[in-house]
Amino acid sequence: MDKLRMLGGIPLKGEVVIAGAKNAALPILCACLLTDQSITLRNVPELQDVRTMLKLLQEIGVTVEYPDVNDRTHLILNAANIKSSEATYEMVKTMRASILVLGPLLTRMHSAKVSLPGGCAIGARPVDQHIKGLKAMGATIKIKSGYIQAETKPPLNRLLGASIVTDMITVTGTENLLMAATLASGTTVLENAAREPEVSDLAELLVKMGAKITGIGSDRLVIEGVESLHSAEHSVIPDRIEAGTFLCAVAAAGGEITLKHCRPDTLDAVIVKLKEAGLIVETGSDWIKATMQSRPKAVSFRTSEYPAFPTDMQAQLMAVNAIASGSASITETIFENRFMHVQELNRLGADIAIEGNTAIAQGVEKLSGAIVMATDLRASASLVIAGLAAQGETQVDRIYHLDRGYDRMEQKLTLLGANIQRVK
Ligand SMILES: CC(=O)N[C@H]1[C@@H](OP(=O)(O)OP(=O)(O)OC[C@H]2O[C@@H](n3ccc(=O)[nH]c3=O)[C@H](O)[C@@H]2O)O[C@H](CO)[C@@H](O)[C@@H]1O
Ligand SMILES: C=C(OP(=O)(O)O)C(=O)O
Repeated sequence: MDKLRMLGGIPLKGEVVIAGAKNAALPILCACLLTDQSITLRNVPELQDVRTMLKLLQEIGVTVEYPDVNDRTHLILNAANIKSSEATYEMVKTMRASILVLGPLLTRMHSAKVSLPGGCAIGARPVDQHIKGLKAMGATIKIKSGYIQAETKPPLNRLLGASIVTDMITVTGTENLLMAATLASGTTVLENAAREPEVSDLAELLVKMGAKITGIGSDRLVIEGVESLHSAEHSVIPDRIEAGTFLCAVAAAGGEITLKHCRPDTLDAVIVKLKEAGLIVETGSDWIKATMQSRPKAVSFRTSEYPAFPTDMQAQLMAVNAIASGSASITETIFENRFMHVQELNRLGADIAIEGNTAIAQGVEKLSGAIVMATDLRASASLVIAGLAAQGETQVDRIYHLDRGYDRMEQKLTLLGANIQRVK
């Protein structure tokens, strides 16, 4: 199992190019299942989750081509010959986002069988809202032997437009129901829809494919179903979480970095907090320059749905708070168990206590390097940030979690002057 080893205390300096967003790329790859024509994608990040999704789509019968041998971010997908409508447990257990094939397969192929994702390190993460929404659209759904078995009803054998209000805001739930609704008979209204930029990016692609969607970017999506969708080209939006992670890295380790090919407008809540912590931030339409000349100041925050502070940035900003002056309270409102990094940050010398869904971080002057273990994707990123700020050597074990969602993070950090290596 790969590990990352780093020597902390070196300020970061230089430029880094931000990749396409994992959480936009995954639903967008699944959208190719909605048509028998080719979908051309650019800026697809080179990540383990993307490789897993492509493997799943290929098992279903999708062909994947790379028109430029030197560019793995440019793909052409074609789902003209679907041979199976199944996502197996083997696939779903390594990547929960596999659930995103359910809506597209059901609406185009009239049946789908997808393994129920289990709980994961950050929470139970049920998919009841996905199922409830598809049932409201007339699907027959049975849970059998750990699988969701979904079918459309004869004689029409099509999903039917419906008014759906989800009990809570769900990102992949909105995406699944949005994709399902594009080919349904009649109009679907999705209330309480997630407003994350990744949902909007998927919706933009669907519109290019011929879908009729209004309300993009709002919490009320209206989808008028069409008979079929067609080919389209799309470039995946830049990853706001990767960008935010590098901003936290410079806030913790000090220095001056410029992020290229990013979307500052999707990072407002994160930038506000980092400015409060002392980071000097300048932005253009697709770049961010960030300078940190002092020890960070502690900043309290609570996670919530977009446009509020994202749960996927909670662990990284907590690592900044670990070495800040003062104390901060960090409340996690989205996932019930997303504090696994606290124990490991404390092994590096942090002073963080958990009280229910709030962590109280009492900033310490210095962290000291140690061997720590990554427990989930963003927890891994927070340990790397802490390791870059710590004195001495830190080793982060089990970085397969990190590789799910970051494209060669250690290479990008090396370009910024960090002393970091992957150890096989
Ligand atoms: C691939 C992807 O895009 N992953 C993101 C997506 O995950 P994901 O889409 O899985 O997260 P959701 O937005 O669905 O989850 C939000 C909350 O709703 C609950 N819930 C959700 C659906 C459901 O049917 N029932 C239910 O109870 C979840 O357990 C959680 O407590 O949004 C999360 C919240 O921004 C991010 O952390 C993940 O990075
Ligand atoms: C929790 C995350 O991803 P996933 O939903 O794929 O587990 C994440 O990207 O931080």
